[in-house]
Formats: sequence, C-alpha cells, structure tokens
Amino acid sequence: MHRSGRPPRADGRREPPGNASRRVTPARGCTVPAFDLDTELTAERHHLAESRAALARMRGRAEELFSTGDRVAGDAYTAEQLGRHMARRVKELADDPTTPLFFGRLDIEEAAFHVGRRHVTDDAGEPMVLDWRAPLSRSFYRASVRDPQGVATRRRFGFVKGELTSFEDEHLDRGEELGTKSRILTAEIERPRVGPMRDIVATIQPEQDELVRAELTDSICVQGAPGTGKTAVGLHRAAYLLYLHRERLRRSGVLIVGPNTAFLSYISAVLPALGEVEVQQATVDELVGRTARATDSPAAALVKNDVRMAEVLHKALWRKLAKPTDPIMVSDGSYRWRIDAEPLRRIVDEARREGLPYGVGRDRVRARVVGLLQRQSEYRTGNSPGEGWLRRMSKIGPVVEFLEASWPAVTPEQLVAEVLTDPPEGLLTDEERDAIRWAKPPKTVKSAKFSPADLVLIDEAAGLLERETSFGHVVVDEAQDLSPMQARAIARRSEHGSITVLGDLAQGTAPWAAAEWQVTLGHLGKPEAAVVPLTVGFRVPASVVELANRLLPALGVDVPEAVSLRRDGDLVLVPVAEPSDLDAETLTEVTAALAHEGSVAVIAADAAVDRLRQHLTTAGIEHATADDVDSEARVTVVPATMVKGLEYDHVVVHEPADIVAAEPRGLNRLYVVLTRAVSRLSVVHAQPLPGPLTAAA
Ligand SMILES: Nc1ncnc2c1ncn2[C@@H]1O[C@H](COP(=O)(O)OP(=O)(O)OP(=O)(O)O)[C@@H](O)[C@H]1O
Repeated sequence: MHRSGRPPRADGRREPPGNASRRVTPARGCTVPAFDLDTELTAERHHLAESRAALARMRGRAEELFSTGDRVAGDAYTAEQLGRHMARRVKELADDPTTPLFFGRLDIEEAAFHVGRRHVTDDAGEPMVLDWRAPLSRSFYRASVRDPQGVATRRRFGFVKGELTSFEDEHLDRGEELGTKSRILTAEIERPRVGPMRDIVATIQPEQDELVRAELTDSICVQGAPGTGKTAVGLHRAAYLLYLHRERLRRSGVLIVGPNTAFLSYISAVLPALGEVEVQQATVDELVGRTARATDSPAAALVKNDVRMAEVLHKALWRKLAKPTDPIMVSDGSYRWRIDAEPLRRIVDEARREGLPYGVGRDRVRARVVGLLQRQSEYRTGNSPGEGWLRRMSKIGPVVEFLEASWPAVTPEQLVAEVLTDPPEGLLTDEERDAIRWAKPPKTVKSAKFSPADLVLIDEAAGLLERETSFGHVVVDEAQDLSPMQARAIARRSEHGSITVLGDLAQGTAPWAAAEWQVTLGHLGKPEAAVVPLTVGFRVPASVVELANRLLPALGVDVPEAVSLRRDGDLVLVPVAEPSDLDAETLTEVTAALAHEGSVAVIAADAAVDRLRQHLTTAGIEHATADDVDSEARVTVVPATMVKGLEYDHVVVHEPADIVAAEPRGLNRLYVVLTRAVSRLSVVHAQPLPGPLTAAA
C-alpha cells in the first residue's frame, strides 16, 4: 500500500488528523477560525512545493540515466531499448507548472494521501503523491458516506494557474458528502473552454470511475447523451489500463479510433497530460491505410458498407481454389520426382479444412508439397536435402504452376478489383450489383482509384489473406456511425484484446448508423459487451438540453434523455425577417459572444461555411478551422458535418433548416450541432425552425 505521512506543516511538524477545515472561504455557517485555514493552506502549498522539487529530482535522475545509458548498456540493441525506455521516462516525468501535481487528499486512519496525476516519491522512495490510478486512489472517486472505504476526510483542492488557492473537505466520517454540489467540481465544469480537450482526472464522477476502472478483459459499450463524458471516460480508461498492465499493453498497444482528424487533434493532449505518450490515435480511414482517390455514389457506398460484402469477398476468394487434376513432375538433376493428383487433392482439402487465412493456407500447401518431394529425395538418395534445396523446390516451375492452378496467389486489391469489375451473383440484388460495378474498370489493379469504402473492403480482403495483429485494447469513439464493414476492420485489430465502445445512438448521422448497440457490437466481434448508460451531462446547460431533447422523439432511437448538471447558460433564438440578413445577424451574434470569455463557434450547413468565413475575414474577425487546435483565434467556423465530439463555450448555429435539409439524417445532425454549447447557444434562423424543435417541451 502506498502511504505518505500527513503533509509537514510550515513548522516542519506533521499535521495531526481531524482538524482539517472546510474551505479557504468558509462555507456559510462555518465557524472555523480563519488562521486555521491559512495554516492548513500553507502546509498544503508547502507539500506541493516539496512534491514539485521531488519530481524535478526524479526527472533529473532519469535524464542522468538517459545520458549515461549507452555507456552502461552491453550491446547496441540493449542501448537502444534502454535509451527508448529512459526517453519515455523523462517525458513522463515532465512537470507542467500550470497543472496541479495533486488535486485531492484522503485522510485514512492516521495518514494523509495526496492524489495526483502521477506518483511522486521523495529521495527515500516514500510516496509524496499517489497516482490517481493506484488502487488506494480509487477511494478518492468512490468513497461515500454510505461506503466510506476507511476514508475519514476527502479533500479537493482548487487551483488557479497551478497555484493552490483553496480546498474543500468532506468529512465522510461525520456524514458530510457534497457529491455534485462540490464548488470545486462546479467551477471545473463551468471553466471556459480554450484550445484542446482537458483531462478530468480531478473530478471523475463515481459512475464514470466505474467504467474507467473496469477490468482489462471487460469490453464495454457506453451509451451516453451528449456531454456525459464518454470521450473523457474512454481516454482515462486507456490511461488507467496502461498503468495497470504497463508491460503487456506496451507490447500489444492501445488504439483510440475517432471520427475525423479534427476530433483527434482536439483530444490529442489528454493522454500526454496524464503521462501517457504512446497511445496510437487514428480515424477508420487512417487505420485501413492509404488515401482514397475516388468517391462513391450514396447508393454504392451503402452497398459497400453492408455486411454482406464480407461474404461476397469471402466467396470470391475461396472459389478460386480448384481441385488438382494433374500430377506434379519435377526434374532434379538426374532424378525425377512425381506427386500424383490424388495426394495433391488431399493436401488442398486438408489445408482448406484447417480454416486458416487464405495466404497462410497457401503457404502450408506449398510446404506440404515440398515435404513430399523431400521424402522422395531422402528415400532415393539416403540424404536429407539442405535449406537451399527446399527453397529451390518451393519455387520450382511445376510446384508454382500447381499452386497457381489450385490455390492461386491473390492480393487484397486484386480481389476487390475483381468484385467491383464484375460483382458476383447470389448475395446482392441486381440493382446493388449495378450500384457497385465499376463504370470503367481500370487497365491494371495498380492504376485503380479506390474510394474510402473500397479501402475498407481491401482491408477486409487483407484480413481473409493474413491475420491482422491485434491491439491489447481499442477505444472506439462515436461508434454509432460505424458501418458494419468499418466495425469489422476494428474487430480484426482487437480480436485478442478488449474494446471500449463509446457513442450515442441519437447522434448517428451515417446512412448505416446503428439503431441498437447489439448489432454494432456483433460486428465489432464483442457481442457480449455490456451496454452501460451515462446520463449526467457536464457540458450542455439545462436550457439547451431541453431544446435539443425535443428532437429525440423524432430520431427513432430508444435512448435515455440527458440530465444536465449545469444550471447556468443561455439560450437565444434569433429569428431574422429577411433571409438576406441571416449572415449579418450571425456576425452580430459572434461579436456579442466575443464580449464573453471562452471559445466561439459558428456552426452551419457545409455549403454556407466558406461564405461565412469570408464575412468574418471582411469584418476583421480572426477565425480558425476545427482541426487547428493550436490557433490563437477565439472564433472557429465549423461545418455541421465536422462538429461531432467537439465543444465550444458559445455556439452560434446558422439556419437549422439548412442543416436538416442537407442530408437524410439531418435531424440527428441538428441534435449533434445543438449540443456543442458549453455556456451559450444562439440559433439564428430566417426559415421556420424544424418542426420537432417547436414542439412543446
Ligand atoms: N467528471 C467530470 N468532471 C468535469 N468535467 C467533465 C466530467 N465529465 C465530463 N466532463 C466534461 O464535459 C465535457 C463533455 O465531455 P465529453 O466530450 O467526454 O462528452 P461526450 O459524452 O463524449 O460528448 P459527445 O457525445 O458530445 O461527444 C468535456 O468538456 C469534459 O471535460
């Protein structure tokens, strides 16, 4: 168990337990004398300074080891391994002076434990700060009056720019519990958003913590309304699993899959802030490699993303096998070897029955044929042929010809090109086959231009040929939009690991969006994953949630409504009489928003985005695009189709009717758009608001 003594007081003595006071600014009715609070605060600041100094020494030692590493390592490989390990360690021990090193304290029996982002130990190896992921830290998130877990007092610290400015105590042993009424939690939730997503490690809520700390072997699916912390939970779960199963997961890897690059840049700072610098992030398109060079018609995309395409490819591949009809005859110096058609048939049949990937099966058939030749050679010559002979036989003309006839070589691109040139009958209707058939087949497979959906098919084909290596854990965000074929691409990469699926059926905007989780979980290869709801919203103010929830009955999915923790926030509907004034009104709203603190987003139908950017430039208002998270500009113009997963303090929605009309699942898109606001939402519209929005609450 990790323990630290109570923090030394300014006079160097250890603080006795039980006299911790409430807040620096005492709560109403609190009669704790102010000097007590000051002393306590001074002691905590002292502990913070000492912890920072200890961390600096830990980093110094790691740097020293890093620089001497190649001199002590025995060989180049060990030096390289050690060097990489130490470089990672140095990076992990980086101290960011603007983020608190600890954010909480637990008083258990006679000892105090500070809980923070990582372990910090003093020179004697005694813990000064416990990593939030350590077993003991769990009580910081879970202890309650009903189940105090041995905790007498839980303390939360308030910080301003890395300076410890306040604390708040819950004396669980005296029946005091603040829950979501904690001022420090409220301040954290209401803090204006600037730049990329932040970690929530100081304020993870019990229902979130349960998901974060689920076993590595557990695959879970989190269904949560907008802003309930799904993304945050997924990222903290990745960090938690890496802490608990460091070696195993470093070897197999952890992967985060997100909907687009803007989203991935938005979340990219969270794991490094938690000391985890080696997690891969990718969109599904990036996962399947290469850049698409063609686009599909909606009808073709629909068919190509349908799960029947897996069967189409499977059949197209395996029907390439042919029964051997001729013997193999090989000249080998003065010898001649012969294998009859019958044993060849047996070899092919057996390999087929073994259920191996196609490429592996082909290698096995080749090896067995060479094995038969080897036996004949041994029998006739009395010698065992060497490696060179075996290699020569495996490439010799008659063996290659036999393989090409009975188990031909094929590349994933070739297989997909064959299917798209002449879609096979049987599994698809004639109309569907017409939809995916290439109007003009390319001259060669190499010159073929593949669409994003084709690349997923190629990935499927590659999975039929060879086994994909599996990550130890995969977190899939916005999973409601995965097509069955995309889900299968992820399944191949998590076959031997577990997954965390995050999503909201109500936010499904893809034509193949899931209507229930069981189907998607099946395609992801984890049908047994439990579906767990999150319902407490941390982003969207109650008034905005109430407006967005009006859309829910029209979205055709059965999900629990969000309940907002936020009582603050404004909602303004701005009707515009003349459509020609719409853009100008939008600009007026942006200017008004800039008077407040925090980020501002203009969200519009994709077609209006360029025009709005132009207006902002003309008006001299600096603005950025969604994937430029490092931009200094406070205003971002985001097309409605790119805004999933993002959030801004003030959102100005430009003409909801256009957003709805732009795509078949436009109402779902509008639901996503309306739920991006953290503090204020303005809806500017010249057309009537879409029907469901005007329904009485
Ligand atoms: N326990 C918490 N303490 C403080 N802030 C939190 C907590 N949980 C979530 N948040 C904040 O709420 C906001 C929404 O979280 P997040 O983006 O993870 O939600 P989501 O469920 O993924 O939303 P969406 O469905 O819109 O993608 C973020 O700013 C996040 O930091």
